[in-house]
Amino acid sequence: MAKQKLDAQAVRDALAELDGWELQDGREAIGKTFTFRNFSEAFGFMTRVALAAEKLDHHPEWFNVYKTVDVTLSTHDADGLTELDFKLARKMDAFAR
Ligand SMILES: C[C@H](O)[C@H](O)[C@H]1CNC2=NC(N)=NC(=O)C2=N1
Repeated sequence: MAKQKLDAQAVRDALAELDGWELQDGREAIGKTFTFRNFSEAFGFMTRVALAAEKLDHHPEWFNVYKTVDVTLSTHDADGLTELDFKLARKMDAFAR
């Protein structure tokens, strides 16, 4: 049931396990800004995430300027947050280490 919308308590529990991710204003989505040493590291991160996102068939909304990557995760098909968003968030945190 990866694409089942999580209720508010489940979202709070999942968020508590993560570092630096926050609920977005006015939208059921989580976001985080990743900052790297330079563009090459930022883009390397995005490349790894892109391959993982394809495998999961779950894709980030993101915005890159030089060495920062602003990420928003939400499940459009469920109009909210699902396990897939938290799975991708954990992968992103692992790739950014
Ligand atoms: C057809 C395809 O499986 C869907 O459109 C997938 C693709 N990637 C997706 N990514 C995200 N973030 N949410 C979705 O609902 C979603 N749906």
